Amino acid sequence: MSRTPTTRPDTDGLGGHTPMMQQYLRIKADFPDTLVFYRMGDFYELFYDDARRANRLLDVTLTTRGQSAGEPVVMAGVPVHALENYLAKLIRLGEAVAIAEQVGEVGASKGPVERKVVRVVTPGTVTDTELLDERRDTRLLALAVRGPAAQPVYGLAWLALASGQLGLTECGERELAAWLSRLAPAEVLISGELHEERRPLALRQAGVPLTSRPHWQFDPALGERKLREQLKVAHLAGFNAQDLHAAHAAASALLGYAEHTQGRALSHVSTLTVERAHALLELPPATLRNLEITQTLKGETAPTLLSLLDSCRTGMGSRMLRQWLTHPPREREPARRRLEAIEVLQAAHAVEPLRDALRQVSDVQRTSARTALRQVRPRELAGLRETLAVLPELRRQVPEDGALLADLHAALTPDAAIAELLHRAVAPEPAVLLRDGGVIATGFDPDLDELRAISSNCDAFLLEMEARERLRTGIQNLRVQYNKVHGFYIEVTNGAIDRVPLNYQRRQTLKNAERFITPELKAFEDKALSAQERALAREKWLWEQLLDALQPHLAALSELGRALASLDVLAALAERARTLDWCRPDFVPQPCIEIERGRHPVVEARLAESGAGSFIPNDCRLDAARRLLVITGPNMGGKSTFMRQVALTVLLAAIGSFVPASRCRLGPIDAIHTRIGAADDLANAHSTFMMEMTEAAAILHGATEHSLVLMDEIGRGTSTFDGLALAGAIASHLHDRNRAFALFATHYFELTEFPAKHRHALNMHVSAAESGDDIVFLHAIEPGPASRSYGVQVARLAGMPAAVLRQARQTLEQLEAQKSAGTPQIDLFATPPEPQPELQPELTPEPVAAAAAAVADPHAAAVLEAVRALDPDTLTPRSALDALYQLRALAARTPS
Ligand SMILES: Nc1ncnc2c1ncn2[C@@H]1O[C@H](COP(=O)(O)OP(=O)(O)OP(=O)(O)O)[C@@H](O)[C@H]1O
Repeated sequence: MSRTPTTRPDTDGLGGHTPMMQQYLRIKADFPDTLVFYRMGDFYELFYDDARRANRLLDVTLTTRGQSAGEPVVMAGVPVHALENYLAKLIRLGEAVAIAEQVGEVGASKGPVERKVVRVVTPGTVTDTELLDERRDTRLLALAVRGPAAQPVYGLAWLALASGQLGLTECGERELAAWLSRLAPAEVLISGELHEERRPLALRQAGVPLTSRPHWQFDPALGERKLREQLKVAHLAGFNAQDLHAAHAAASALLGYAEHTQGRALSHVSTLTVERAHALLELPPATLRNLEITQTLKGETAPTLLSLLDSCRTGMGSRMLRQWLTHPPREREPARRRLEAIEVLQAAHAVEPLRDALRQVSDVQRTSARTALRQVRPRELAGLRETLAVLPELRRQVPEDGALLADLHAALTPDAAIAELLHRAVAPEPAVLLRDGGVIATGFDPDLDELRAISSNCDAFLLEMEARERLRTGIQNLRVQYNKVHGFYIEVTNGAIDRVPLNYQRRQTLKNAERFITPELKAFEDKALSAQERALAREKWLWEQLLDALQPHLAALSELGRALASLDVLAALAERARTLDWCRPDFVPQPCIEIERGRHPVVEARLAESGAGSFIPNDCRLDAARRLLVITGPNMGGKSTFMRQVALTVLLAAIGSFVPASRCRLGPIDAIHTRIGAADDLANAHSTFMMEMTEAAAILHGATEHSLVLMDEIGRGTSTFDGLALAGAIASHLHDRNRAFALFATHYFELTEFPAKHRHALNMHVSAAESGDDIVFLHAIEPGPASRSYGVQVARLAGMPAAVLRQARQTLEQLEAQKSAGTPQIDLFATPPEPQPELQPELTPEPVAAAAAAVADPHAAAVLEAVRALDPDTLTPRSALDALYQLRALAARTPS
């Protein structure tokens, strides 16, 4: 999906073009891969290839505008007032737009008005409030590749421009997909030298708009310097980022591009987070997807774990909650601190008062970022002022108990100078746009006040002058007035004309009166007429001064934003815990997952909403001695729900949330792996089965004894025997080698034999009751294997035609009878044979010839005949062993 460069206009031979097209082509030459919106009065126009692309993407009409260099100028345009709508659409399509505004004075010089690209809007660098999702960060990511092709190291640097958060990490090929899904970037920068076929699979599958940047911009040394300059530090050791050379290379491209699109330095980016994969609970993309953490399997935003948890009062809180959910730490200390904070808030009855106060808080993070980028709107600064005003009340609601709350409490005391400045400078209810005026408060600047006074006190001035002139001239009906056409004047009726003083100059003669102007009135007129314009210009200037004055406070404001976001998330988690009746999990050093009366939070909420019944809680106990549960039971019985609820509980605990259970004890957990459902990846030519095996293979390679693994019906994507054989081998591998905590749901009854041969495995089943032909799901997880699978009954519930059900029942009976007649005694879970390195991968011509010769031999033919006569399906183990001895004896008679 890489942005394809448009045909570069020929800028060399500009001579033949009209002056305006020459100007356009010069601008376009600097933005060959970007749609250029060229301002012409009330429209932004696009020309040539850009116009054709806009026509395709935006459905705007394609026309021509005269000729230039002997060719018609192909053109399309969008009205200025609708810019945001078109930008939003293009950004969603992964396009970038350069906006070229008229910056010169109209008519100031010969030729077209001067125009300049004032900003470039790209999917990963949008900062406009209208184009951003309030509850979600928009991230730009740069990806650099270093090291040998066989074992590349990926450097990742990302930036949420609208809140100033910068991050770095490095990873290998295996973890790249997890990082991409965890960060969910809106745009990825890659080197122009990373050609399509050399791009990592994870990147190709991510479906993110890619933007190529020149290779030299991915330079580690340059990146390291840029980072130091950006963070204003002498070296990066303070951020633990000194040795990440691949990530430095990515940061070089990232910061360069972000500055290029904004046309200025990023003064709000003042801190850096270095993420290390081993510090986070591993959540592979399949896990994020299968557990429906931030989006449903259908790609919707609700119902998900996030949508259930997110009762945050601010966009900042929602964004941080998403961050917590996708970046759960492995370390238990951060979770402990958060859990403690939630308990303290609850005990102090501070949750609701705090959440009420948070309602009045504006998006401090985005306001400070937009202040740095000088895009902030007057009402955002007014919002910041209101926020600073409610801080004392908010702070009162935050108990200082516990390390985390004490830190957050302390962070709610920004420099009083900011509030004071905003209070003095910004009007109580400022206009939406600076260009409308009325943004700077009265009393902030005497010059502005005077200019405003002139235009608004016009009437008072005229009355005052009128009274004065009447007194001076003795003309009682003299009037001082104003109209739009003639401006200011003193009107004297014809009867009093002889008393007009000498300094009155005639301006206009009417039928019954004369109109005059005096030097004083002329001066006032000049002042008044231009006052409005000058007031506006003065306001703009003062606004810039205000933004300058705020710059030194931006780091403190971002810090305040982060503290408010954390409080919002903690208060939301406290509210959820209480409303949904969750409990505080305990962390213990010994490996275990013990959950009493656990529930699936999202299924439970859905059941409650729809009134379809109540959720049946279930226990789960895994520890060093019980590591693998083979879960059987009918379709629709609740196997998947149970497995997912265990995983969601582990995740919730890791982020420091209460959990949907009555009691929960957890040992260390390093990853949640899931292999659930069948998601075809046809776009990448992967069949369902291939996907299933790829994901299972990744789990077997990655899971450790501290990992939680969910395997839902592994092997069902292929033939029964293949599937069963693979499922058995996978379960053995998980049990013997990975030694992971595994929940293994299956419809293969043969696997209920597994625990008999594996001492750390147990059978569990979901219960169901039969009444006649019907089945009732009890959804309770109980020890032991399921007695049967009830597939036909479930099909009946699904409305399968009666004839089909009759036939299926009959076939089932036959199959079951056949099976009980003679079960092949195969050890599904036998230790795998050692690989035999000397085995030839293919038959070479010599052995083929030898085999052919062997068959020609009458003794060998007798052996073959005896083998053919065997029917393995009917052999008992004893008769199989006998047959083997007979074959051996027969073969011994064969001359070699
Ligand atoms: N503990 C429970 N309490 C109440 N309802 C439940 C419970 N568990 C599952 N359900 C309900 O049963 C439905 C089916 O559950 P689930 O998909 O987990 O079954 P399953 O055993 O995995 O089925 P299959 O084998 O067909 O995949 C759920 O959508 C939910 O509505």
